[in-house]
Amino acid sequence: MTTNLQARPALSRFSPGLTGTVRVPGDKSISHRSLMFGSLASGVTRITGLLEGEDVLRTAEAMKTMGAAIEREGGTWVIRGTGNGCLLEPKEPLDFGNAGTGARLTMGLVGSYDMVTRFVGDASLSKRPMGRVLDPLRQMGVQVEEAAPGDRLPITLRGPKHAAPITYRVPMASAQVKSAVLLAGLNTPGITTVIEPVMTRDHTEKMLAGFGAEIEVEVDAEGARHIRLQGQGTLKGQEIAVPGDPSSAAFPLVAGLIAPDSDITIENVLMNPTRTGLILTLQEMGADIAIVNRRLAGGEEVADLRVRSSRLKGVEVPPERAPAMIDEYPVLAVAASFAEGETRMLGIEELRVKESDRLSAVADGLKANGVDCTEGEATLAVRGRPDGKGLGGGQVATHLDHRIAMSFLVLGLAAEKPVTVDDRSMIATSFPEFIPLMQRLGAEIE
Ligand SMILES: O=C(O)C1=C[C@@H](OP(=O)(O)O)[C@@H](O)[C@H](O)C1
Ligand SMILES: C=C(OP(=O)(O)O)C(=O)O
Repeated sequence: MTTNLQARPALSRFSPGLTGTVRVPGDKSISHRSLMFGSLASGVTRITGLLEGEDVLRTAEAMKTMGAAIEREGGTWVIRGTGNGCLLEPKEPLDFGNAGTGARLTMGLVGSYDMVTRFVGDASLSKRPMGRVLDPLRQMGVQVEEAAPGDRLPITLRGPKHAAPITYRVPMASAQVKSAVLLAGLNTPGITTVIEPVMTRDHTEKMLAGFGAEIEVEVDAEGARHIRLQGQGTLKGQEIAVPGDPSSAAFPLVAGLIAPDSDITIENVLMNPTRTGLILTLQEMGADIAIVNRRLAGGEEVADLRVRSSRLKGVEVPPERAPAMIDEYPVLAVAASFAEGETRMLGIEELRVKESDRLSAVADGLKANGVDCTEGEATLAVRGRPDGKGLGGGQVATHLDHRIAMSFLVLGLAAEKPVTVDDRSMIATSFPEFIPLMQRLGAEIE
């Protein structure tokens, strides 16, 4: 399957008057989980709206290697699951490419099985810390047979001699860590408990309940969530309609706000409150975003977003909002580049361990394009230019990071001078149709 993603630059230019109605691809977090849970479950799972990006396709390949039958029939992905507790030992390493979510959740998923599994990934994924997942897995008895220094890929796991459920307090705000522990709990006898002091995206909890797992969530007096999962239960195949990804919608959304005279609509966007921090922040900045046609689809709220060019003003984004918009800070920084005054983003240290060190990648890209900004250890301050005068003209290093590539192509749509990114290829990991979709709205990207 593995597509060779050849590095290729791209350039965007000032593009006033973006118009039209678009749909972004399915949510990446829900897509990964749909494939994983469908592959574990007994019976058939049918998925529509699955994100067919590289990251998610890697998860499909991994699940196939471990025994699930996964086929695309028309627009529907059909999975015949392995049945409960019946994953097969993969004969070859699982290659997760650029995908942190795929790699970390699958480490949890396979960790408690009596088999050996090797994980590999691309140069970006191989730099990312995996100890945050290996630490709780070790506590559950999982044997780490191979890991590069600092608990990095390649990593080989062997199932526990004695599997033991744990109670684990997640030390950083991370849905991936929470999910990895819960997924390891699926095949562990007894009750696995994850304590989450700060709420992160709750797709694992919601979807596991939908697949029939015994899972409950209780919030304590301090506001921490205690998630308890009964191990070795049964999951049953489901019908899933994946809503549009708010993290992908973020790019046309910000483009519609900063490119003058624009009026666009983005349909069917997931509105789960653990994912809508960017919309809230942009509204505080004065963005004209009408959230219309709110409805329920497959247990999640979705809506259409009508977006019109807006005069933005700088705001302070509080640290507690970070989990609800963690992947959206790069494109928020782009919006802030066209806002009056200063936007201060606080408590964003997790950005340093994404596909790239996003804090420094964003700051470097902004500076290369004439934007005045200050990078702190866990903060970013951006001082905008509402008329876009003097902005652009730079070349941006994307460091194998799809969100850096898309964010800076959006910057070029409102800047005075064109913006070049050194590599568009990674956009295929999460939003393969990004460039044609933006072109349909009137964006000049080549
Ligand atoms: O659980 C998930 O699907 C994700 C969790 C987040 O990562 P962290 O858990 O590392 O914050 C996010 O950045 C990633 O794109 C998807
Ligand atoms: C951080 C991201 O993904 P992952 O951790 O799955 O690589 C992202 O998509 O922005």
